[in-house]
Amino acid sequence: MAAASVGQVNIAVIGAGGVGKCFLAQLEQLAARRPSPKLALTYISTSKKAIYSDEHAAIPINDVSSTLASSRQTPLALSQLVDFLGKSGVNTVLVDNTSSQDVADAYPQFLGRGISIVTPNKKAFSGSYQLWQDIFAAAERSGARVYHESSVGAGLPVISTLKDLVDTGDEVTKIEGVFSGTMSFLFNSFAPTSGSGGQWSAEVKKAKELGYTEPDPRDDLNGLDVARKLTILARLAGLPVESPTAFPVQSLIPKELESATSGDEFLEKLPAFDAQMEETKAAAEKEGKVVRFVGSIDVATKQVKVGLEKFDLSHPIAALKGSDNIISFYTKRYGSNPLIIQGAGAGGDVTAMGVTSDLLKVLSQIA
Ligand SMILES: NC(=O)C1=CN([C@@H]2O[C@H](COP(=O)(O)OP(=O)(O)OC[C@H]3O[C@@H](n4cnc5c(N)ncnc54)[C@H](OP(=O)(O)O)[C@@H]3O)[C@@H](O)[C@H]2O)C=CC1
Ligand SMILES: N[C@@H](CC=O)C(=O)O
Ligand code: NA
Repeated sequence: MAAASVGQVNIAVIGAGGVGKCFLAQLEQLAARRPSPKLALTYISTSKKAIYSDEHAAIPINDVSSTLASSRQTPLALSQLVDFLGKSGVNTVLVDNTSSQDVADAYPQFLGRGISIVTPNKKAFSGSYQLWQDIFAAAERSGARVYHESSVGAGLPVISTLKDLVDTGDEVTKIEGVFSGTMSFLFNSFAPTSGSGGQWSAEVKKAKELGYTEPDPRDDLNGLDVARKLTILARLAGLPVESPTAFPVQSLIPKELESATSGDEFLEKLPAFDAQMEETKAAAEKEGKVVRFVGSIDVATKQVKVGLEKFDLSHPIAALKGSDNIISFYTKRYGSNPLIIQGAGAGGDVTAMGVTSDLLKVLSQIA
């Protein structure tokens, strides 16, 4: 076991893709800006490569994604990683930048060993309600911290705001808005409030290239990504929603492509189905409206739903730009004028910002 190091916090990172790379750049800046506590990257992995040492030696952060790509080490199995990090004798934070359900399922084990977690991964908090309870019970027992701001609205302060409303005794009655950066980008560019807009399938490809989509864009288009976010918010607002499939969710995957075996095959075949989305767009245009992909949680009636709705051109949801999310919290204190949060809801840098700010919160509590 490595000797306990006072004033040091070890950081273990799983996932170095679009968000992970941006997080590593922010971590490098943070470590340079803040001498104390000393931040030591002691483990990093993707699904195939890893860097770590038995001595928990600090890995230089500069250019670490390229070093990782050429590493000959393979990742530790999750149970081994729990053990490896738990034995270091140093306060440790696990940063999960994957969308892996397996990694999410292991959170109770990491937390149980006193390892704090920060993550943009939605899977742990929108999986079974049992997993949700296990995560917070394990953290409560060990004193480890768990933050997941970027799991809803990327870096936008959505989760912290909702927690503040609830913790200060306000009563949240309804949450509604646009919760997907990908869907926002797609509809803002395919069905803009002025001009003709692009081709649906081409916009889907662009959203993937811009780093807005989930690793498999079907997870956005089937509505499940938004359903996961609403599950998280509903639970924080006090509704014990069992899973993201426990309420109505509209999918935009053409029936004929439901059997596509990979995201790449899906993207290749999608142009043949552009006419379906054109019809949806034209139907809204006939009423002088635009179509947008939205979600809502009615806390009083316990109703959660996700899908397409039509909006007047002057509606704030119709007028969104780029990958912007807009999230309205209706509460007893705020009355009929909701508290509104708006801004980029996807993209590597803004998502990593939420992860880095969560890390700062953990550091202020454990170091
Ligand atoms: N992109 C965005 O705008 C936003 C993303 N998020 C969330 O952030 C997370 C990351 O997204 P993003 O960076 O775009 O995804 P990417 O696909 O770009 O990156 C995922 C990374 O995780 C690694 N990985 C996947 N599974 C495992 C595993 N089981 N063990 C170790 N490493 C693994 C991948 O490695 P390999 O390449 O070897 O497979 C890759 O390095 C997701 O949970 C996403 O929902 C949240 C808000 C916004
Ligand atoms: N794919 C998601 C990424 C952020 O959660 C989105 O488009 O919103
Ligand atoms: Na957020």
